[in-house]
Amino acid sequence: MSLPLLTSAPGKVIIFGEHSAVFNEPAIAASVSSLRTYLLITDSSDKDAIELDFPDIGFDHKWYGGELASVGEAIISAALSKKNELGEELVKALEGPLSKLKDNLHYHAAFCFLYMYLCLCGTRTGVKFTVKSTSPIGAGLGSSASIAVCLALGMGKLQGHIPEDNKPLSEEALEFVNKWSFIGEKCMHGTPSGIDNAVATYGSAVLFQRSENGDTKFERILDFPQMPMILTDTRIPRSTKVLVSGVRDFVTRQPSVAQPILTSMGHLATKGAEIISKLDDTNYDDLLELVRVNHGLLVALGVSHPGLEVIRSLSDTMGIGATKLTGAGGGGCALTLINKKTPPEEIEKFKRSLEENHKYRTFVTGLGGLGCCYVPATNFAESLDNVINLFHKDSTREELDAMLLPKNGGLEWVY
Ligand SMILES: Nc1ncnc2c1ncn2[C@@H]1O[C@H](COP(=O)(O)OP(=O)(O)O)[C@@H](O)[C@H]1O
Ligand SMILES: C[C@@](O)(CCOP(=O)(O)O)CC(=O)O
Ligand SMILES: [Mg+2]
Repeated sequence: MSLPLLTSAPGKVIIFGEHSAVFNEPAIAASVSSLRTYLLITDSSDKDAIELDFPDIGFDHKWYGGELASVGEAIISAALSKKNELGEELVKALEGPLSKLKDNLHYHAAFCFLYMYLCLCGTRTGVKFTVKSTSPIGAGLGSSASIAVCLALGMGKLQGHIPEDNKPLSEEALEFVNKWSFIGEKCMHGTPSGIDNAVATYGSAVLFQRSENGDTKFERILDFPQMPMILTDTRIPRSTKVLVSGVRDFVTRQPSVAQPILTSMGHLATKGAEIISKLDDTNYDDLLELVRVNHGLLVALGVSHPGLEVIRSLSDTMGIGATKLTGAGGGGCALTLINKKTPPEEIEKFKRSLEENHKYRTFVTGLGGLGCCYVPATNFAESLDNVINLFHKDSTREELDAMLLPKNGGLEWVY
């Protein structure tokens, strides 16, 4: 496909079932269509290089064809023949090209990129990938899945795996993106459930369940109700990979204790989906109750953090609503589902207290909405220079939203 090419995918909020989703229990997540990742693919000025520029994490890098010469066709074919798994030989062959990257964030972003690139674009050089995100990174809102979705769609289009036309994304195209972004998530944190990449691919909301053999089934919830909710980012850094493996370790050591917790979380998600499907004033408090219980079970799994308990405790003390951590926990974000009777001034007081006393960041955001989408070269018209400039400087979230946010900025997105 001719360049430049721009792709985008949303972040997500897990309403019920983080962690238990990894153990094949049902879970519900909704996309946060205004917190998005954007990938711009352009020709590189260096024809022999594959170039990355990830300014959000302070990482740029070039690989030359020779550095990747150890990755032969047989290794790539073996990786391509795997279903839902990484090719072990390819993982091993990438150790060399990745060996200089000591920062964990850089390492995993580059591992995900290179694994997907070699599988989907082979030995092609002379391309540059620049990524900007308006979503907090590593905070539980699924930035890893949204970058993986942007890469899968971008590489799929670039190399013609997804037809090189400017038509809306077909079901096959979305399946391709979902499948490859799951592989990207695997590079990022080992054993993802697949819920985050499903929501980032398809948008709206999903009731999701993974099965033992790694296949997934999900129901798209297109008319997800808007619920009054505050997202709070503690800004406490954490790693999904570490938290997920901590839970696995707990489940392995204490199966008779851990398994009922996971099962209960699954029941909770199923019950939650039932309530959400007919949400009204008569059952709204039941939903709040489930949020409270889900957080308690996540605490029992060991994935909360004193910084998250500050939010939960303040919302309980002020009677604002029910709070649970969202995403992998250990820091990052919590969601507070607001009690319908809470007066607006109390909500403001709650947010102010978290921001001023704890230096947290709060977001009020709508749920559901657009999944992945792209702008082909022909749709940039006279905005091309402005878009390229936006990726080449320290752009603010407002600047990115103003130009890039689908259905908001001036660009003609295809989805
Ligand atoms: N805008 C971005 N630029 C570069 N890397 C990113 C970006 N967004 C996400 N990532 C990658 O995703 C990782 C964060 O994923 P994770 O720990 O799962 O947290 P979350 O998915 O909740 O944001 C980062 O370490 C980085 O490798
Ligand atoms: C903990 C988990 O349920 C969600 C992780 O979300 P995040 O990367 O913290 O945004 C893992 C998964 O489902 O893959
Ligand atoms: Mg993630």
